[in-house]
Amino acid sequence: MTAVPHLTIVADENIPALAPLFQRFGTLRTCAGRSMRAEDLKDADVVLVRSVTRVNQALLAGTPVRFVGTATIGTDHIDQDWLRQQGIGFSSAPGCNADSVVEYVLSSLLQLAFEQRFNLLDKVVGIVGVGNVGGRLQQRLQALGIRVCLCDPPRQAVEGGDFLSLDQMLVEVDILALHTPLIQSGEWPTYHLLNAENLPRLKQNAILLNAGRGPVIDNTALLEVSLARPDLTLVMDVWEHEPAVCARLAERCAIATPHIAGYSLDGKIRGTWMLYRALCEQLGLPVETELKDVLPASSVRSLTLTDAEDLLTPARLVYDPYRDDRAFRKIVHLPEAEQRQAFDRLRREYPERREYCTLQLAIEDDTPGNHLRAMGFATAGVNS
Ligand SMILES: NC(=O)C1=CN([C@@H]2O[C@H](COP(=O)(O)OP(=O)(O)OC[C@H]3O[C@@H](n4cnc5c(N)ncnc54)[C@H](O)[C@@H]3O)[C@@H](O)[C@H]2O)C=CC1
Ligand SMILES: O=C(O)C(=O)[C@H](O)COP(=O)(O)O
Repeated sequence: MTAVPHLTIVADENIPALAPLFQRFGTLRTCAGRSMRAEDLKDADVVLVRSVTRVNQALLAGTPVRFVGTATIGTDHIDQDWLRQQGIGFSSAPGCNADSVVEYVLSSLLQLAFEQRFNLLDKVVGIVGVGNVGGRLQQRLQALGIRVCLCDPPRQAVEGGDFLSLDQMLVEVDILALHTPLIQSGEWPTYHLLNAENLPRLKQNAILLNAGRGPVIDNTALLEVSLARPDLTLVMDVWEHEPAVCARLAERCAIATPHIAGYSLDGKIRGTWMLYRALCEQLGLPVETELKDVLPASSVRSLTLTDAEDLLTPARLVYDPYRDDRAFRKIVHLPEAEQRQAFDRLRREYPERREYCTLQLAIEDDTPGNHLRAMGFATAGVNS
């Protein structure tokens, strides 16, 4: 049997379930992720971060770090090329909070449909970036009977198929949801994918939703265009200069939140557990703790629903985007230094939120066309 080495692990204090998963490896120390410095890592073998720590030569050169994990889907804060050159092990947590983001999008769209009195079945939703998040969103929307168009040039290049270009999407879809990574260069960069040139081409009365990364939209251009186009509805979870936020842009949004689309407890703990699994693999150790061992039971254990419409009410139990929107609006007009701190505080002290898929859902109406069944909500259990 391989012996467990004694490692020093330094982790962002906002990563949940650290102790039950990582204490077995040795010494565990936490610090604030946004201000993590090389001095914090001078004796560290392993560093565990979330999206607010830039991991690069400046942070790691001269430290003994041999493994870096980010408990997030996005990896734009990590210089993976440099890690590779140095032979430093790396893992992210692909898909860990994808369901949480999908539920953010669905709850937001259901709320807007209710308020603006439109029927989602009459709308075409365009998804830009059809990976873990975009793909699961596609499945859920189609299960509800909503028409979906897809834009993903990297996938299209490999698979061919029925994808649209971004230019086609802009003129054809009523709701545009962005779910791409932030990519600065290469064949398909996403930095300022939506900008002063193409934003004005959004369809009349379009809804634009960004729960990917802030800089995928030029926020200055978005403010200008949205002031000139009051018909546009904006749902923004991510911001170009986080943790600083343009207050005027936030004011223009129907729903504005502090980068919490992926903040279900399930998604966060799944991310930590995926890093534990990756470290075990790197060390040649067995995975002794399963996700279910560290994921607390939800206080809401079961819901009885008849059809997808019912999700609007339980969504307030399970996830109501306006709860986060209200808290966020209280901080966006603070002076910048205070606003930055308040943005991080909202995220650090984020209340517990659970995913639908961890709930025992009782479906009352078992007619074959029941949308909830089609959306996969009939099956309970934690997916890992
Ligand atoms: N707001 C939040 O709380 C969260 C935000 N995110 C963000 O969402 C992003 C997407 O997450 P996943 O779907 O899990 O990632 P993924 O890697 O599974 O999928 C990304 C998809 O985007 C596509 N893509 C790349 N460049 C593109 C381009 N120029 N145009 C259109 N599509 C392009 C890729 O081919 C891929 O299919 C993450 O990278 C992260 O930045 C992820 C989780 C939570
Ligand atoms: O997983 C991702 O990618 C995300 O965007 C995370 O939900 C961001 O959360 P933090 O890492 O900033 O806590």
